[in-house]
Amino acid sequence: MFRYFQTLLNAGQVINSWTSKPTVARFLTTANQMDKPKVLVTREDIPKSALSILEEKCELEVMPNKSPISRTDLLNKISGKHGIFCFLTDKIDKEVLDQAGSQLKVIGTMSVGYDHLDLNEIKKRNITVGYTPGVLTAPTAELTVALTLATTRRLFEAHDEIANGGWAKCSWGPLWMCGSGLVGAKVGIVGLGSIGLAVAKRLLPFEVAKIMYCGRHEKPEAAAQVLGEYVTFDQLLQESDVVIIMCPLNDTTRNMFGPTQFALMKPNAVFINTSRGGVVDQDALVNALKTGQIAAAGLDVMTPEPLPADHELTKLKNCVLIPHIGSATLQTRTTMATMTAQNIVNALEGKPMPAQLC
Ligand SMILES: O=C(O)C(=O)CO
Repeated sequence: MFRYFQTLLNAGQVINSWTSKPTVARFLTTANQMDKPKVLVTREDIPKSALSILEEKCELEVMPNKSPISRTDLLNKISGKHGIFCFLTDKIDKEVLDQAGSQLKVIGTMSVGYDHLDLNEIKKRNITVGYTPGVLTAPTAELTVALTLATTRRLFEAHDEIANGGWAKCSWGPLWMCGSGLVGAKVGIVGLGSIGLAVAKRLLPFEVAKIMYCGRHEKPEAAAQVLGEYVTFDQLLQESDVVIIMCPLNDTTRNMFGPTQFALMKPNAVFINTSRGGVVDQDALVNALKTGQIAAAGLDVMTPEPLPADHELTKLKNCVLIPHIGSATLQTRTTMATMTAQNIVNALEGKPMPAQLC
């Protein structure tokens, strides 16, 4: 309820400062007669359904590129806009906000993560932010389980053995391509938020022995659904056969996995990350994989993204890499895009957003 009123309050601010009119009602009458608000969409390959929502209410500038907007274009094109439809590949920081001008009222990011947005600077300017929580929980959890299976059962490596002649050489070997599997595994989830919980629920039917989790505070209701045990970070590292990173990237989680943490993990441990690459000191991870400090890693996220094709991680057989596709189902991405468009339109119209971050 509080959030609803807060949204309305913010929306009121949006309206008043954008139109310089004292009341919402006055604004709505005036808006019909005024030019539409200007919105920048930073890349063109978004679903038509999202564009239609925006087109109806806004004057759009859609960047004609399928790759991320360049920094120079972002700085140029944001100037004078009332809203921006952006992605996790677009860094919205002080420089961009200064360049945008004081009329910028809403940022809609087509993501649940928001580490690319400088929220302190955004809040200083009373800019409203919309994001896409909830709608990508299931597909991201599904992908995390797929990556966990691919890593614990060495699927990519096994696939390569066919093309590189490994299979032909050994035929079927009693110990060839053996992985660890999930039956009886102790799984440690770092961050039992909605996606972490969805992963835990999906792992239970694989007959894992135990789910442990750590985080800023205990989550008894979520944990009860998966018989999860709240443990310290160190205990989770020391006891888990599979460690799954499910926490957001922020100042407290940046580089939380470094040499000390990998040294605490078991030599048979498998490390899975579908959150953000920045949570991990990647050099320390490479070292842990090379020296056998841990058995394997499965990563959907890395630093930087895209990871250079010749990066050391790509050369390690015990590392499964996929290119940040956690939420990549057509249905999910379409829902994320329409939600982002609706967030923007609602903020500009002074209505509550489907999902307001701040
Ligand atoms: O929405 C996000 O934050 C993502 O990482 C998409 O997969």
